[in-house]
Amino acid sequence: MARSFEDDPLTAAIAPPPDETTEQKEVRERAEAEARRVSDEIDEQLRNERNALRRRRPPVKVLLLGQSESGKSTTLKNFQMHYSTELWQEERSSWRAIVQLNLIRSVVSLLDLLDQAMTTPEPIRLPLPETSRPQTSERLLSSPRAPPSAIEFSDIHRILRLRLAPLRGVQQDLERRLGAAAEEVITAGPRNEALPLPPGARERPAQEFAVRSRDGWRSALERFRPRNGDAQDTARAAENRLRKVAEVTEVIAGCGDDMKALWEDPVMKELLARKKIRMEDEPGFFLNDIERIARRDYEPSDDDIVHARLRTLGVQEYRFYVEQGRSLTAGHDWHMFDVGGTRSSRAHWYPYFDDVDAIIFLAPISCFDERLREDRRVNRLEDSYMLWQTLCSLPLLAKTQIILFLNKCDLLERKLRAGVHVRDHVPSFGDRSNDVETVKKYFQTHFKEIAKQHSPEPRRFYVHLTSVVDTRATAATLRTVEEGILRASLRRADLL
Ligand SMILES: Nc1nc2c(ncn2[C@@H]2O[C@H](COP(=O)(O)OP(=O)(O)OP(=O)(O)O)[C@@H](O)[C@H]2O)c(=O)[nH]1
Ligand SMILES: [Mg+2]
Repeated sequence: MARSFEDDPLTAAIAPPPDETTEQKEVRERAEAEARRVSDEIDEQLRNERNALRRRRPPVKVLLLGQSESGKSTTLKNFQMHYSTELWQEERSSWRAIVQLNLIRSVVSLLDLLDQAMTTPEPIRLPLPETSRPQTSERLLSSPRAPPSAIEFSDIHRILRLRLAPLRGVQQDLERRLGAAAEEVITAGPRNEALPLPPGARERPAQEFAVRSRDGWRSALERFRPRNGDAQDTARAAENRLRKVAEVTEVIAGCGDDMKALWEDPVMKELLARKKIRMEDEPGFFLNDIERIARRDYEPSDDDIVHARLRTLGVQEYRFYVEQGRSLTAGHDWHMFDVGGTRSSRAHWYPYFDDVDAIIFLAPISCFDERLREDRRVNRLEDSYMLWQTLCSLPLLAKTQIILFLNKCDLLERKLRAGVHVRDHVPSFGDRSNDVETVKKYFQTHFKEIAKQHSPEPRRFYVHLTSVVDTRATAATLRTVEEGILRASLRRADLL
């Protein structure tokens, strides 16, 4: 049965008496106004006390380190999702262009593969027998000995190549607008140096470098954000931007069915299998979501944003204030620094080492059979080991808390299930069982040993096995990490 408003006991209790006189009403309203004033004064006092406390407390500074594609920015996105909800929502639509670019890139690389296979009888990569596999899991065999059956292409493939060709132009257009952050192929750093030290790099960053801190995906996103009310953004520029966004969306929507047909085509799958290419393991993989993303009204979900790939340039600073929450972390300013992880960008990390409370170091452990994009000679796991060793051994970081995230555990699990053997790529793994728990434990022990052997003084080993694209699990990890960092930071500042 519906209840009337008057039935509510609280409303009834504070309602003025029905027979209230004009004088009584005036008295009551004066009392209410006074109560409101006192309440506002208390709120103001609390705000001031909180601000004074904030000013007294130094910010907690955290540096995110690790090789390129290790998941640093994705970890930062997890922080942003929890503590800057407003900004997160504001940036949501800007991520649409990044997801579209990620998807188009994957489709174009499928097209490249198809073009190549249809136009040149290329040598085909075949897997070697398990026992004779060298460091890389594949070896070039020439055509005559190659596949037992030649791949047959049909008119469908010719039509798909023609119909999907406009995507190349859209890719170029999006990349041009996103700038350098959209590029993935970059110059290699010095050989055998996981963390090169440039001359004079121990100084605080120069002014122009501070300016670069707005580069990277944050500023790339800016170029796709509608800026209502921005005086500098002329009506024509805004219109132009909207038209461009609509054009890209239109082309993608028009190609939706063909993109899906290409990705699901059995011949395409066979080509990928023969080349031993697993698109699913690539960063920014959205091929299984074509139907959803190719819609004209597509809006990126939280999941899409954490899966989207846009590399970081320079060092990007991100600040947030933990307003509420558990008692220890609440009321603190956090400054997080996200860096570019390619070898050539690592020299820029040094200036941040002397003034940081903690480092979160990300090592993607699914990458044991992969090579660095910027230097194909270097195994990615080896690179992470070297980087970890260098950081642990730096006297400047002897007292800094370093938290290790052994990341991409989901991809590790998928890779092992797909039949990739660790021992083929990491000889020291030996005859251990190839199951995910054994592999994780093995890598974890190796990192722990390195820390133990190379730290100038004993340091506690903090490790988390993570898949930072899993935002729910990551939220729990980050809570533990935050508390640990804060305790150490307060202890250092003698505030605990
Ligand atoms: N499946 C899976 N993907 C991940 C995980 N962590 C990161 N990624 C993806 O890997 C790609 C690279 O992650 P980023 O966070 O951009 O890597 P980064 O360390 O910031 O790379 P740089 O900016 O180049 O230094 C993105 O597409 C992420 O969605 C993970 O744990 N599992
Ligand atoms: Mg990044």
